[in-house]
Amino acid sequence: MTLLQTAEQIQTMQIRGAGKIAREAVSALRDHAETLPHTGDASLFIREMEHAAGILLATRPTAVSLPNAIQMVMRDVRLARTEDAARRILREKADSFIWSSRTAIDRIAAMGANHIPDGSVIMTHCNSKAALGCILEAKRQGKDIEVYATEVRPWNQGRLTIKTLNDNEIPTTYIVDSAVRSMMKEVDLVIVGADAITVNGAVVNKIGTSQIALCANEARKNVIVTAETYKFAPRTILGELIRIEERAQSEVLPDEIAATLPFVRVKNPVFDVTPAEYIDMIITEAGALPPHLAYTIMREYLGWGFDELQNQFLGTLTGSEFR
Ligand SMILES: O=C(COP(=O)(O)O)[C@H](O)[C@H](O)COP(=O)(O)O
Repeated sequence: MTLLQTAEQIQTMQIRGAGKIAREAVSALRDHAETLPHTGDASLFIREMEHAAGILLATRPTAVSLPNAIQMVMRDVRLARTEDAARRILREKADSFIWSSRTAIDRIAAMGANHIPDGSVIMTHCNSKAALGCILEAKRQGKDIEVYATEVRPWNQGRLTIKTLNDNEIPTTYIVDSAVRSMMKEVDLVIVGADAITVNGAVVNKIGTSQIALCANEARKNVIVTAETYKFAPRTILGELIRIEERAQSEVLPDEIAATLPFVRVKNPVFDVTPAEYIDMIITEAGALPPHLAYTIMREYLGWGFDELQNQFLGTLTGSEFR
C-alpha cells in the first residue's frame, strides 16, 4: 500500500482506532522511504519525508498518537548528517515504535485484567484495542465476566467490539448509546480507550464517553481508561487544545433527507472530553495511574516536559513574532 493509500484509509476510517492509526502511519512512512531514490542528499530526503509526514498528519485531527508517533520517528531523522544515516534511523525508529506499541498493549492488558474481579460486568464503548485487551485477558485467566457494549452511532464501531467478544465466547449485551444510563445499574465497571489525554488528565475518546463516565459517576461505578503513553498530548502543557474532529453530516442524516429539512442542521463531533474527576484510573504500559499524573507521563515517558516544549515553541517563532 502506498503512503497516499494509507492516508486515505485513515481519513475514511478503514484504518481506525488511535493505536492502529499510529502504527499504520509509521509503517507507511517507513515503506515510503524505500520508494524514494537514493540521491546522497540528506536534506532532500528529510524534506521528502517531512512532506510525507505532513500528509499523514492531516488525515485525522484528534488522535494524538498520530503526531506523537511521527515525532518519535522523525525527531532523530532530522538530525542525521547523511542520507544513509537518515534512512537507517527512520527504519529503526519505525520498527521500534511498532514493536513498543504492541508490547504496550500487552502490558496494559495484563495490568487491566488485574482490575477486573471475577464475576464482573463491564461496560465498554467504541472499539478500543487497549480496552478489549484487558477484557480478553481477564477471560483468558478464567474469570467469569460479562460485557455491555454500546452501538456507537454513527459508525457502529460497537459491531466490531461485539464480534470480538462473541469470538472469545464472552457473554455480551449490545445496547444503543442512549441506553447507557438505564443499564448502568447492571454494570460493575467501565473500561474504555483514549485518543488523547491532556496535561490535566482529561480524556478525549469516542463521542459518548463523557456521558458514560457521568452515568458511572452517578451510579458510583469505576471508570478505567486504557491508554498507551503515546496517547498523552504534550502540547497541552503549553495550553494547546485538542481539536475535536467533526465529520460529514451525511454520516448522521442522509443527504436526501437533509435536503428536505432546510431549518435543521446536523452536528457530528466524533470525540468528546471526559474531565479527570470522572476517571478513577488510567492504565498505561508504565503502570496504573491517577489522571492527575498526566504531566509525569509526558515528562518521563515522552520526554517532553515544559522546558523542552517551551524551547521548541520559541524556536518556531520568527524574530517579529518574538518581539
Ligand atoms: O475512540 C476510539 C476510536 O475512534 P475512531 O473509530 O473514530 O477511530 C477508540 O476508543 C480510541 O481510538 C482508542 O482505541 P485503541 O485502544 O484501539 O487505540
